[in-house]
Amino acid sequence: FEPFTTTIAVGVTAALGRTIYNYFHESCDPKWVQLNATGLQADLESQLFGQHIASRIILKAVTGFMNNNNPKKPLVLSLHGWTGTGKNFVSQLIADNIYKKGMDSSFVHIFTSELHFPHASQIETYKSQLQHWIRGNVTNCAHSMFIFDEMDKMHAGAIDGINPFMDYQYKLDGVSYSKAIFIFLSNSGSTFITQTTLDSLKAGKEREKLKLKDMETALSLSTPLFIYRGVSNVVDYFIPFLPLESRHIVQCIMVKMKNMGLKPEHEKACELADEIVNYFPKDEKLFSSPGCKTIASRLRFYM
Ligand SMILES: Nc1ncnc2c1ncn2[C@@H]1O[C@H](COP(=O)(O)OP(=O)(O)OP(=O)(O)O)[C@@H](O)[C@H]1O
Repeated sequence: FEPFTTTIAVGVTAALGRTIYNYFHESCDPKWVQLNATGLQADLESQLFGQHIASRIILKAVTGFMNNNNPKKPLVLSLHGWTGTGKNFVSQLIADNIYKKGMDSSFVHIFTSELHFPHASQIETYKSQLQHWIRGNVTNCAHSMFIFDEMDKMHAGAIDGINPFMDYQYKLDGVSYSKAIFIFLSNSGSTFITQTTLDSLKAGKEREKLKLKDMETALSLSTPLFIYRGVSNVVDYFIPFLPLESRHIVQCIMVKMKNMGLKPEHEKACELADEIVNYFPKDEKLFSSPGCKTIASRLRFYM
């Protein structure tokens, strides 16, 4: 080949290689990171059971935030509620509708207090690692998402590591964090949420009539560490996850039956909801103790 043809051939091959690489390799551009608001709404409506408050607020918060090209601060959501009520699940629905690779995206990061920050004596190390990690990831992709599970078991020092990133600021050491999303998950406040739901049902009020304002203030006060470390001030929404009733467990069972390749039968699901799940409080027996968690493994045992 003459030099001119060779140069063109090499150039074309390199460009093609780059295109193929970009096509398969996740990057921070809108092809990989973009909110599908209709998808999020549809998923929340069809897959998340019994959480009308969370569903509405999350859709509003995430859509408003992602549609704003110039947010003044990161989106900070604090999800509270009894075990198995959908806090992790909803985080997954959010990730699925922002990142093409969902929870497998390299821009979604999950921390679990007892797993990632187990030793109180190492808090200073965790704090500095966490800060480096967040800074590195946000530099890499502004729309990074950080999920902190078991927030109620988090050490104060680790919280101090994240706190500066969540406030209103133009830039911190040259990096802007205002497009990042922070989601905290915790069981704190669940006693209050349960009691409020119970009182309301006993008073003959429909569950769906419960509003965020019935619980928000109490939730903002439910994590003493948040108050002490000033985190409450940077949380945009405290979101209650209501305890699930047997009709929601029936819905979860139907989904799991389908996932297991079985024909979802409503009557059978109702029987199982009675048989495989315990309900509380002791007298009323209204709410599922495990929520919808462990339903799949219990079903496997019973079917
Ligand atoms: N409200 C719900 N609607 C539909 N499915 C649900 C709901 N809540 C829980 N599930 C199902 O149960 C599984 C476990 O729930 P999830 O992990 O979201 O609970 P959690 O609230 O995060 O609990 P924990 O506080 O113990 O971490 C989910 O993956 C989902 O399949």
